[in-house]
Amino acid sequence: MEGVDHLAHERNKSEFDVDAMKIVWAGSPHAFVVSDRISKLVASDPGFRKDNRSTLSRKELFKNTLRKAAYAWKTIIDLHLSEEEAAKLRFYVDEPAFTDVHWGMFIPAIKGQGTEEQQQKWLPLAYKMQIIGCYAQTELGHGSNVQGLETTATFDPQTDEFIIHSPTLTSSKWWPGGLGKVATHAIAYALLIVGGREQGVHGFIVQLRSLEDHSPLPGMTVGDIGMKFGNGAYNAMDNGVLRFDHVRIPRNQMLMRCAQYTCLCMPSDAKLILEPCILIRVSQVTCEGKYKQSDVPRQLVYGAMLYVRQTIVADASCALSRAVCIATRYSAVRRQFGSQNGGPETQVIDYKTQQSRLFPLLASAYAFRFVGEWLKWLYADVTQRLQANDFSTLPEAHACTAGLKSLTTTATADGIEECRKLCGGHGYLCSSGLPELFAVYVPACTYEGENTVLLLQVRDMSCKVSHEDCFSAGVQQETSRYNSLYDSSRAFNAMSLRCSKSALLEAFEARAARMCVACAQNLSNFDNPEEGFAELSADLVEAAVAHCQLLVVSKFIEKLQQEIPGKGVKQQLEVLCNIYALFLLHKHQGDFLSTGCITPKHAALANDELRSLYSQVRPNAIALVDAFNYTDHYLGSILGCYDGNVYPKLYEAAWKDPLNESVVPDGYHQYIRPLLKQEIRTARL
Ligand SMILES: Cc1cc2nc3c(=O)[nH]c(=O)nc-3n(C[C@H](O)[C@H](O)[C@H](O)COP(=O)(O)OP(=O)(O)OC[C@H]3O[C@@H](n4cnc5c(N)ncnc54)[C@H](O)[C@@H]3O)c2cc1C
Repeated sequence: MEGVDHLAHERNKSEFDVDAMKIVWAGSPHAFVVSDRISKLVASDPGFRKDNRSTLSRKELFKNTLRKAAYAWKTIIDLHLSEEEAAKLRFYVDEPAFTDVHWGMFIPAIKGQGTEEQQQKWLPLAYKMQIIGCYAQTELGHGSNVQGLETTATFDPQTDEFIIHSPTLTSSKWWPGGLGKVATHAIAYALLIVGGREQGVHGFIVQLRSLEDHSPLPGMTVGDIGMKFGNGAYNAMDNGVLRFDHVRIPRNQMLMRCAQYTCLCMPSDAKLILEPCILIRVSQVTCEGKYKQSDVPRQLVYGAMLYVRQTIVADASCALSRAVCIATRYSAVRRQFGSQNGGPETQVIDYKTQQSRLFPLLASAYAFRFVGEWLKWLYADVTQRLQANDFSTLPEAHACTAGLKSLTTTATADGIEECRKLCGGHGYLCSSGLPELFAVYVPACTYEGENTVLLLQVRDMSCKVSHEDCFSAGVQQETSRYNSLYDSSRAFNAMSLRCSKSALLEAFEARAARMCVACAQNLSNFDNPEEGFAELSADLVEAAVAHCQLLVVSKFIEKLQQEIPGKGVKQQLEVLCNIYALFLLHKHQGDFLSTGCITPKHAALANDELRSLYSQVRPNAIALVDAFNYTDHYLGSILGCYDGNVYPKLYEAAWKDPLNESVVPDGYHQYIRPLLKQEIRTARL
């Protein structure tokens, strides 16, 4: 029944203007138009086919990725796509590749840390892809602790060169994407040694491979680190290993930006995998071998991290919405139990248990979208301030982005797995799209700052200030305003919690404040603060999570205070905002109750309210996921296909599996027949 929309009855139930919601989701009418056009362009081009990815061998997958990357680049050139359109095209091609690292890490690192001469020399080559770059920071023995990196860069004044060396096995660079097989150049991070003195970790531009025949240059031992989690997924990326044996590079290849070049602009699609690199330095070494501390304020390095992490938060909303779209459409198609008088069984989306697992994820996808928008604004604001030498908001912006990166990626990884379970057995099939989505997404919890390590940074910042005077000093921004609530005992009345956003917000503020202040009080019992931080770190991380959840709730509420056109759109968003907040309140009611922010009666009411909100979402659920405007190509899921025609497609796909190429399997004569014929003793195994 080609062309029949099996979800039409669901779409007809919706109570709001889906097209208007599509624009809210995209961020603006312009963003919608670009995204819509490019996603359809990719979906309709067989060159970007991806449905066979999970059955390819590693080598086939990798070669296919190389082909797609080249084809995407050709398309970008042929169609004269703008930077924004090119970024969207790479996004919708939807395959991890060396290009992510080239555009998202290598180029931004040169822009952020290179001198004007370095930028003039390297960026045009990189923009045309005459060189391909990677970002080589992590080592076999050292990831989160950047200060512990062992690779050395020793200045030789005789030749005006640095000698890059990997002195130990554990100093081997390990993980950089694109390094294994493709990159011709790396930004390699190494401990700078000048005149016998160690000067901290710095970045260096190092050529890895010949531009003629791609063979590694002398002194480089380089390769791929091997298969990673899942089928397809991140195996399309050549994460690599690299050892340097006294490799010499000219002095002018150390990244030595000074203050007049403070460009923080980044491409719009960077998917970065940096470290919490506040310990990386940008300095100068003169030809006489003098080390000069850079006049670039150290905080500027935060600026680049802000950019990267705000894109990761935006990516979280994409990945979660994609999983939710699949699980929601399939939940409307799937029927189990409840048949009356031979009628159809119940759609699983109508079960309250299914709703209570699915709808909070739907609400989270929207919540992360809006907090991502806010982070984008925050980044632009910080960049503007930096240009005027105003660093006042940088530490707080750093804490917010670090914390939100951690919160949203953890919730998204868990959410994708929950969506897989929501799809029952079929969710476990690769053709559901969910296993690969999970496998591709889950390292976001580790790269660009391991999530717990990041929360520890948020904790360090928030509790240090809290310890001093309850956040009042230095951090006067709205995000921390809630700490002043600490002493105010708020007696919410039951109705206010139910109906008012401000009451909900106050509950989150009071919870975060109380958890933070409780930590600060416990810390004051330690003579040595460092010992206190170490001992209480698990509590401190929980307080950081509470702070970040408050941020998400408050940004959702702020979004609702804006003008939002379109019939019923705002009402739907209000329902989702309430679900997001009340679900968290229900889930963490221990925190809320133990800090006295709500009473047990409130907690019970929140639960009642959630049930009623789920009923309000139910008729709109399919339209709310349609608003993401994902093509079937991008979703890559039979369970999530737009027309809901799941079963015939699943059936057809099964027959396309390579195992079904022959009826009698390869191996029958060697291994199955001897078993059946009781000839196993004489079989050649
Ligand atoms: C898919 C993928 C792509 C990557 N791409 C790149 C790349 O392009 N370039 C690059 O340079 N790197 C890359 N990396 C490496 C990545 O950045 C690191 O893996 C990441 O920073 C985490 O560091 P780690 O592996 O040392 O983890 P570890 O820090 O060893 O973490 C192990 C455990 O220790 C805990 N832990 C660590 N420190 C503390 C602490 N102080 N207190 C409490 N607990 C702690 C962590 O929470 C975690 O549970 C990539 C990694 C992956 C998975």
